[in-house]
Amino acid sequence: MVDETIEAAKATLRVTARAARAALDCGERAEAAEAAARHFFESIALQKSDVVAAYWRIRDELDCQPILIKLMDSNQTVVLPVVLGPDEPLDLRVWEQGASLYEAGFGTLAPSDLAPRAEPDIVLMPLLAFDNRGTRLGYGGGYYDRTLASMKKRPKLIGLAYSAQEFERLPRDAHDVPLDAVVTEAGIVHFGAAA
Ligand SMILES: Nc1nc2c(c(=O)[nH]1)N(C=O)[C@@H](CNc1ccc(C(=O)N[C@@H](CCC(=O)O)C(=O)O)cc1)CN2
Ligand SMILES: Nc1ncnc2c1ncn2[C@@H]1O[C@H](COP(=O)(O)OP(=O)(O)OP(=O)(O)O)[C@@H](O)[C@H]1O
Repeated sequence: MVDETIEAAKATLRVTARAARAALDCGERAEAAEAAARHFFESIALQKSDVVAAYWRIRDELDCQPILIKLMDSNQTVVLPVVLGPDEPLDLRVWEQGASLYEAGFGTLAPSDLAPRAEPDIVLMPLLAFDNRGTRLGYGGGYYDRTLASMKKRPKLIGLAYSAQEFERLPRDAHDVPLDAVVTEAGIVHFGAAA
C-alpha cells in the first residue's frame, strides 16, 4: 500500500535534500568522507566474520570509499549492490580481494555477476535525507526497503550522509525500515529501538 500524501511529501523533500547536498564544494566533500570514516571505525565494533554492504558513490553522495578501502585492507567481507530490475531487491555480491569491478548502472561499479552472494550483518546506506528518529529518504526506488524485507535476519543499518542532509522530521511509510545509526562528518548518532 502506498500512501499518496506521504509520497508527495517525500518528493518535495527529495528536491530540497538534493539541493542541500549539491551546495557542498569538493574540499568539503573529501574532508567529510574522511571524517565519516574515522567516526565509523571509532564507534562500530566489527566482528571478523561480519559482512558489510557498502556502495559505490553516485555523484555527490557522501563517498564511502575511505571506509571501503579500510574494510578491504583488513580483509572484512564487503558486498556491493546491483540493481536487477525495478521491482527486485538489490543483488549483493562479494567484492573479492583483487577482483575487478564492472559498470552496474547509475554511475556505480559492482562485482561480476559470477561473484558469490552474501547476506550482510551491517548495511551502509547512502542517504538523501535523514531525521533524528532514524527515518531515511533514498531516491524513491524502494530498493533498500525491498532488500531488507527479503532478508532472513535484519542487519544493522547505518546511514551515511552529510550533516546538511538532516531534516527536522521525515514522513515514514509502513515499509520504511528505520536506521540504527547515521554517520556524518560531524559524528555518529545512534537511534533507540523505540524511535
Ligand atoms: N551509491 C548508490 N548505489 C546504489 C543506490 C544508491 O542510492 N546509491 N541504490 C539505492 O537504491 C541502488 C541504485 N538505485 C538507484 C535508484 C535511483 C537513482 C536515481 O534516481 N538517480 C538519479 C539522481 C542521482 C543523484 O542524486 O545524483 C539519476 O540518475 O538521475 C539512482 C540509483 C543500488 N546502488
Ligand atoms: N518491502 C517492500 N516491498 C515491495 N515494495 C516496496 C517495499 N518497500 C518499498 N517498496 C516500494 O518502493 C517505493 C519507494 O519507496 P520509498 O519512497 O520509501 O523509497 P526510498 O526508501 O526513498 O528508496 P530506497 O529504499 O531505494 O533508498 C514504494 O512506493 C513502494 O512501492
